[in-house]
Amino acid sequence: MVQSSVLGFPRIGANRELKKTTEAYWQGKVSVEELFKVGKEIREHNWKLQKQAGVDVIASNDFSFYDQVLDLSLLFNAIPERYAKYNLSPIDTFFAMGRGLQKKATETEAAVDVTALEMVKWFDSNYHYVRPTFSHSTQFKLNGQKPVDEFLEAKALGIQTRPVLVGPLSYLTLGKADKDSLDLEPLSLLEKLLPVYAEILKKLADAGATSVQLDEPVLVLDLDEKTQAAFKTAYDFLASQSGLPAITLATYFGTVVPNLGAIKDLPVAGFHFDFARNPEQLDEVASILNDNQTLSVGVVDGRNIWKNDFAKSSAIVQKAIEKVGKDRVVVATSSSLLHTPVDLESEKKLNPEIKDWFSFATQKLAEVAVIAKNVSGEDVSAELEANAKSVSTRASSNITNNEAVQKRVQSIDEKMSRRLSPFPERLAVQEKAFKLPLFPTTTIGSFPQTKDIRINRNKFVKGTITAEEYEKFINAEIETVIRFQEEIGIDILVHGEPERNDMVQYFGEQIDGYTFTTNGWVQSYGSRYVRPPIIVGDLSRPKPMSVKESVYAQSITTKPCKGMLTGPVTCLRWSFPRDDVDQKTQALQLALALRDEVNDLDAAGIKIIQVDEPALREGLPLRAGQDRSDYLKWAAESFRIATSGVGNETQIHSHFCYSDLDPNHIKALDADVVSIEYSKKDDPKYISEFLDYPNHIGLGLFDIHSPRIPSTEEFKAKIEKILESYPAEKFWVNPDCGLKTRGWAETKESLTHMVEAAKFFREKYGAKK
Ligand SMILES: CN1c2c(nc(N)[nH]c2=O)NC[C@@H]1CNc1ccc(C(=O)N[C@@H](CCC(=O)N[C@@H](CCC(=O)N[C@@H](CCC(=O)O)C(=O)O)C(=O)O)C(=O)O)cc1
Ligand SMILES: N[C@@H](CCS)C(=O)O
Ligand SMILES: [Zn+2]
Repeated sequence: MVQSSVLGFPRIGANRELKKTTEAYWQGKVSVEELFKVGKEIREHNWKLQKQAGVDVIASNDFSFYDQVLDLSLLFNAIPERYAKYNLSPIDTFFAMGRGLQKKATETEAAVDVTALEMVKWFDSNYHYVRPTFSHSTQFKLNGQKPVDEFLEAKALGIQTRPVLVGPLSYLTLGKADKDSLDLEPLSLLEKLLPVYAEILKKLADAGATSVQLDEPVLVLDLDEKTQAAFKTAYDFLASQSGLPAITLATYFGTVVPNLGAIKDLPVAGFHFDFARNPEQLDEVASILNDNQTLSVGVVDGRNIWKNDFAKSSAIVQKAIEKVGKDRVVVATSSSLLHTPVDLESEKKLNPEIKDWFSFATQKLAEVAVIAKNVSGEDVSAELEANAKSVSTRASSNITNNEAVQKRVQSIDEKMSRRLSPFPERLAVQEKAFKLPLFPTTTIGSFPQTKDIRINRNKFVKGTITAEEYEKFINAEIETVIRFQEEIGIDILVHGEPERNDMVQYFGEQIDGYTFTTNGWVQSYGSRYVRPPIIVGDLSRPKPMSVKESVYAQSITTKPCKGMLTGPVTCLRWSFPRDDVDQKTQALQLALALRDEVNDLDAAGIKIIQVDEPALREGLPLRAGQDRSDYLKWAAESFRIATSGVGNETQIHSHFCYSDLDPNHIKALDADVVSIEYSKKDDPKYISEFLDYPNHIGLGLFDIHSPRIPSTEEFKAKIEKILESYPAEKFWVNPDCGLKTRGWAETKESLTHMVEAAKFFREKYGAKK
């Protein structure tokens, strides 16, 4: 019988129990015991669900209170001294590393003030991990035994699990050197790290684990020779240790073929590959397996919400069976299901025709089980028949087609993606129009999404308040935000985005061709989740989406007010895209919809318009090559189509966060001003990469993911440091990203300090001018 396997299950709980309890714990409203109890309940629920669905190989240690990579940093004691010195409990140290901590001294406890570690995109997904941060003084040792505890918890329920850990090469490669050890190469720590891996694996074996899953997703990236060679060092070392569980080395999110040399002859029990994304790699990966190694065939997509095509997947698995034999093949999800919503059954409002096309994490469990049964020769004809019907109904549905949209995309010409004049000419016109001071201050758009805002939106959605009442409420919120910005002296104001549940979902809900869920939450980072809208058909904008709120904001202030939109690439990347139409076409459709919106804002007198593209980098194909250059072309083209319908006097801004940006990618957008996340980029080399960026840049000066408040002096020191290499004339002052996750108290203080610092330099440099 061919086995079925799931690489990881969403840990947020069916009703976001994890978020609610974690945030309550941070607010001091629930005890650590209650927090741990909820974690345990979620894990138990998930394991039982998988068991009931007939999954044979079930993961443990896929749970985390914040992030699975941060779990490893705590487990391996990769805890920078600035956190360790406070002697907090392990869970509080963990949260301090994830989100920073600022606490006043009490009679019994000293004050704490520490920023969070850097948070970055997990490959090309909208999940963010906390970057391991190493220094010369990092001393790896086991700090607790979370994977063992969770394995034993499942065992006590009678469920034998396969613990999952990020593997040593991915853990180090995804990390970075701390600011005090910039000459340190993370990979140089491998030899010190491996014994600690061996120790935790041995403990797992002693607890009864017969196999473990070590995730090495870096194998789908371009790896240098040194890193490739390090795989052999690492896995030879683990194989040389006696009494460890059998290792399945798992890769996902791409093809491993260019790195086959790194994994050929590795002494592991088996490999897992992502065949949902790269079925063509089968021949080559199968050829490197020895006669005993298992092949875990990832055919159920862990990154999308589309129902699996059983016939197609079974054919891939059959081919794998032909190559290595039934006994050595496992049917699996392509990656962890962390990136999919928990359960389609909780969606009560979806159009039934469309709902039939979807499969969320819970449904995907059954999918792997059915495919495994099918290729084992069991009778699953009823399931196959129902599946074939859903697949063909979707393929022939006319919900997905809009001829007018398709024609409009075909008629796009080169002129549509070019601004009227080059940047220097635009700048001259804009300088005259806006008369901005040096170091102009602005924010990225959103202000605190308070409980009150969410409750009122919820009431509006449920119909317990009218549209007029809701509009009145939103206008009052906008007015509060405008008055506050005027009071502290911000130069370019924003309306605060109070009307938006999320920067993508909000627009998705107003664009034809999308559908949305009511409970389809997916973890984005820590306790923050998103409900990605789903693209089901051709996309078009029936009417203006953001003009009313921007115009209202501008009508109550004499200062310039920026209009805020989410760009085409980000709308695409942070939605679940169609898989029957290429991504470029979907991006161009979105670009045209947004072009209409930009033009409408412009016509309504909004002369500064920000089109956010934080997902631009995330969409970059993971390996260099033709796909990557094609992507960069159509991504930039989409942005420029959206923003080039306006005159020179309209200032186009864009914003990027939480990824390692390449200035060349941003250059191609030709935005007048860009704001980039910068506060946690400790390496001075990063700024030098932007030195020849021709247009203006706002470097994010504070981390909006942390409640910590930087002082005016801290802002000044940061600006001073940047000015050592960066020209004052191009320098805008702003936070790293939007302030929606922050409370008002810290927002007020942080922004006040930021503006004070900008004014200080304005005076200093103004005097020199
Ligand atoms: C900028 N980022 C974003 C990313 N992706 C996005 N899609 N959006 C982003 O903004 N990726 C990169 C970064 C970092 N990521 C995030 C992700 C998520 C948040 C965030 O604040 N999430 C909120 C949920 C936002 C939302 O959809 N809110 C809805 C529903 C609110 C709700 O829970 N309502 C309650 C009822 C009201 C109540 O009683 O409170 C309910 O339904 O039970 C809304 O506002 O209407 C989160 O809380 O996780 C930030 C950055
Ligand atoms: N305008 C958005 C961008 C977030 S990436 C915000 O301010 O939240
Ligand atoms: Zn941002």
